Amino acid sequence: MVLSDMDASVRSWSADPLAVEGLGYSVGGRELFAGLDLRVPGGESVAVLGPSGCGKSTLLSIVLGLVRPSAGSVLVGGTEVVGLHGNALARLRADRIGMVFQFGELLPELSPVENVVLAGLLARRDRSGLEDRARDLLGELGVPDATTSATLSGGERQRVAVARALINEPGLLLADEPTGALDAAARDVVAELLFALPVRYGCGLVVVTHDVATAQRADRVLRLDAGALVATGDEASIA
Ligand SMILES: Nc1ncnc2c1ncn2[C@@H]1O[C@H](COP(=O)(O)OP(=O)(O)OP(=O)(O)O)[C@@H](O)[C@H]1O
Repeated sequence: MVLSDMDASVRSWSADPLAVEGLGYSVGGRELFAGLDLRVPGGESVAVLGPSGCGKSTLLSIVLGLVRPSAGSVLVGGTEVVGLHGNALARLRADRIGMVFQFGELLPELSPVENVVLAGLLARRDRSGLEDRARDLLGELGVPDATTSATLSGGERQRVAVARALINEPGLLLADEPTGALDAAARDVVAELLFALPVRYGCGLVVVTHDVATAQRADRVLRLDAGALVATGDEASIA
């Protein structure tokens, strides 16, 4: 390896999972983001709170490269997402970002293992060892073996969704209302597991949610307010 290549690989390895700077975006004549900044180092979790319609999901869509902002920069693991298209964008998403949605969004006719393996295959991971890795992850996350995913409880489905998000060893995990469809007991189990991931796997985690109890498990709780993210210090101010 020549020295310049080595420098580049060290730089890319050491970059933060997420660095958003000066984000601007308006939709339907409404300014959702006005100079929004967000930096998430590896091993750290951030919760983004805010009322319905304030732009939480849109923020994640911009990080995923699905929505293009009018201003600002979005670096995922040191790579600029804004302006990335086609295969390059798909590859960055598959390799570096894991996503957990509100309802798990599994293919119900597939088993938990198959759902997780599929995410690895779509990212063109080496097939050998993929199934073992999926089984290991599901075991670590406490998901029971099942022939299809349709028989799993809501909490179990979300744990499969977490395993699927982790199979490609992403630097950045994004979760959109991951506990929104769960009852209180399942919510606590999933939230505890989710917020333990940055320490366990060294990734950065961004969770957007309405739920203050879930948000409070994060290392940092931010509120989306007037187009920017502001720190929320204590329980009284975020309730
Ligand atoms: N493609 C679009 N066209 C028009 N308006 C849009 C579009 N996408 C989002 N919006 C609007 O942008 C605003 C932010 O939506 P977003 O889904 O990001 O909010 P949210 O904070 O995630 O809300 P919730 O908590 O209810 O999911 C909403 O007012 C929504 O109607």
